Amino acid sequence: MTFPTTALIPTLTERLARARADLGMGVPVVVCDGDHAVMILAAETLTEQRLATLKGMDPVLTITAHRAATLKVPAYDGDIARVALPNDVDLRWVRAMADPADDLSSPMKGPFKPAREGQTDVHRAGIALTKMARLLPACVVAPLDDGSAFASMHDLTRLDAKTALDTDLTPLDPVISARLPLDVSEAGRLHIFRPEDGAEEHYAIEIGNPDRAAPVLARLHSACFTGDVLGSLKCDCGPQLRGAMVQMGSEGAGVLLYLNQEGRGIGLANKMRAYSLQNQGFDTVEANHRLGFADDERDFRIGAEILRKLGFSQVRLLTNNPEKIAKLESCGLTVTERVPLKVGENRHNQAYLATKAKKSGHLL
Ligand SMILES: Nc1nc2c(ncn2[C@@H]2O[C@H](COP(=O)(O)OP(=O)(O)OP(=O)(O)O)[C@@H](O)[C@H]2O)c(=O)[nH]1
Ligand SMILES: [Zn+2]
Repeated sequence: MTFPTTALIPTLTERLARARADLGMGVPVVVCDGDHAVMILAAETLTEQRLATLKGMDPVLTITAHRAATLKVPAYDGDIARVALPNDVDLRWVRAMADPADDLSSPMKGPFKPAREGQTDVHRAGIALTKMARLLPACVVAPLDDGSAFASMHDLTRLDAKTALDTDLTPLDPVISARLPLDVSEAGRLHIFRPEDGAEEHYAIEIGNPDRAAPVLARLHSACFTGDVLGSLKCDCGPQLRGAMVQMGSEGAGVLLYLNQEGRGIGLANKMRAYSLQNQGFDTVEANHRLGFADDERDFRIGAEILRKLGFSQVRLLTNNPEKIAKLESCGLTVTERVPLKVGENRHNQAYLATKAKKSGHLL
């Protein structure tokens, strides 16, 4: 029997997963938008050798408008800014532009040469890919004459900017679920969901046997390695996780989604960079911005999709974050009640919780 070999060719989603992994390792990726093609390298994983190959190619550094504001670079493209690499560029310059760690001790000095002509979606795609790879959101971009030829000659992954900028939710597939007796309830069950783009898996912990026709006590918990596992006092995540599970156990039913969106979606390494900036006096939102991120990079549609896949359409949501309620409702779920979850305040996280209330609209 013969099979059509086209089935072996990676799909758009699979190419995207490859591109994300390549950038994480420092391997360049070719991004096309119609006839326009560029080579993209993540600033964080760039090496001296690869930077040297860019000389004479007219490369620019693309950063987000948030990072540009810190560096006082004009963001002519709105959400992103492009800066020409200086002729004598070295790795230290690229890293310091991308990483705010030394902004205070040795500020980057201009004049910067901002770029403003040409297509911008390939640059946006580069930023989107670095974020997906949980790297600093900054990339070096060099124009190419023939993207296809360059990619095949150098064995590089090539993808359309559109694929990286697609905002549709990647389908999530249930992988397995099994009984898991827990201290809060012996009737526990853990479900694993896997996104088709090879990104992080997400988990649902079902407690008891919740009635699918009635509102279920639910929590969308975002991963916090430091709070959930290490007992960090810098946030309230650990006590919130525990408190939600205890409440579900005592009510006899509930569902807790453990979404692997560490650090409000920026990844653990970037969250630690944010903590390091907080040690320099910036608050949690300012730290995200200086790194080049939005306040919150999470995608709560994932939570809505998992709830739906588990058969739930109405929830009593354990949260202090009105954004979670709004996002679930915009995805078609009914939030019948907000159940406050105020636990774990201590002297180390008071300022963090106050910032969330003041700047992110968290309810007290
Ligand atoms: N970027 C960043 N992330 C943080 C910081 N402190 C905690 N986090 C992350 O923030 C997220 C908190 O998750 P949740 O507790 O589910 O969300 P929340 O928005 O506080 O909403 P509720 O707890 O439901 O009220 C986790 O992913 C943590 O890892 C920080 O200073 N910076
Ligand atoms: Zn936390």
